[in-house]
Amino acid sequence: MSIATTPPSKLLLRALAGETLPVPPIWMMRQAGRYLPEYRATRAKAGDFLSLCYNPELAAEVTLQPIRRYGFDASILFADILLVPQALGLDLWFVTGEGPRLSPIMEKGGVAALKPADAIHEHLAPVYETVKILSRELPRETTLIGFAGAPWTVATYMIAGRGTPDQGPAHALKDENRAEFEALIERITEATIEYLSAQVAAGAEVVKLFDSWAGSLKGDDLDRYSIAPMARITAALKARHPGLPVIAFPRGAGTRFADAARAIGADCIAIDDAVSPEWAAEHVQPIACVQGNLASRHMVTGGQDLIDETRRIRDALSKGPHVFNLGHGITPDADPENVALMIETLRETR
Ligand SMILES: Cc1c2[nH]c(c1CCC(=O)O)Cc1[nH]c(c(CCC(=O)O)c1C)Cc1[nH]c(c(CCC(=O)O)c1C)Cc1[nH]c(c(C)c1CCC(=O)O)C2
Repeated sequence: MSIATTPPSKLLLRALAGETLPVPPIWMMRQAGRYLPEYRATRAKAGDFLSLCYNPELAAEVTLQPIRRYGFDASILFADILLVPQALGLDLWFVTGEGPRLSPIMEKGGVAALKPADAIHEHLAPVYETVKILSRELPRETTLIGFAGAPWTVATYMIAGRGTPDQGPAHALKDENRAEFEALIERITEATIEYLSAQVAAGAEVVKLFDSWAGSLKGDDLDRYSIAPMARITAALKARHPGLPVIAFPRGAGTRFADAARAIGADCIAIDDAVSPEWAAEHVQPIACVQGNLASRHMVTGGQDLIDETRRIRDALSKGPHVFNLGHGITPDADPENVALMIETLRETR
């Protein structure tokens, strides 16, 4: 007897399964964020950013806010990529107006002093609880995306203890103590498989890997430390959760987005705004669904440029599977009205 398989009905899942849709599904990186007054109010109630991440009721509330306001096709779990280093044993805090701070790993005894990958779950249990709440409360047409940072990007913060313009400290460790660096990439890779697998068990329907600093890895280093770990995570997750769609975002990969699409085995490659949608349609879309790539500044500036650029991206990628998104996160100075204008423009033919 054969088991009937129903094709996915949610728009995001259909695009990730390779379907070309008349209007692409829409969501935005950082859609729950400081540009929204309701986010700022809930964050104030939580006290600070990390308390919000670890409060399942309030984290679910901010995740739902942009869905209520705009009816996006997908919702991304509210959390942060730096919760994993914290779960592995590093201290983490945020300095207002500056960004994240961690205790640099080499001042904390190196990889040997980190917890094993399977010891992260107790610390991250509130995140899994947020996912459970969301899978109950989201509208039935909205897809729930879980996420994690990719190993290289997470490693850059663990090594430097903060964000850095050129990821210098991480490159230095890679060049000066390759064994330690590779052990770190390995530990983060294992922890990420554990973490994302638990998010899927709790109800995440898609997972996304953010390699925000992939662009600073050149040549073989991009293959070894960005693409290969993301390929390993993708394969492990698909083995544990057959049919799970994966989105990979090797930000800054440039013309190597095509190699990344071939080698990672993800269902979708998210592109930034440094490549044109026409280039992505020709070189990436034949291999995987493409997500992107409106420049975030249009959410600040709006007007006819926003309309024109939204249409250009939609049209350039209209002959294959496409998920409409920004090239990077929406910024705190964005105007919520411009988000509405973008969505209206995309759905005008519906
Ligand atoms: C590098 C990185 C981080 N976090 C993340 C990345 C990779 C993606 C990227 O490149 O943007 C990913 C992230 N961070 C956040 C999410 C939630 C989901 C989403 O809405 O996209 C996701 C997917 C919430 C957040 N993470 C953060 C905020 C702003 C915090 C606040 O409310 O003050 C949000 C909504 C804070 C954060 N978290 C991080 C930094 C550098 C900062 C400070 C920068 C800033 O202030 O915008 C680390």
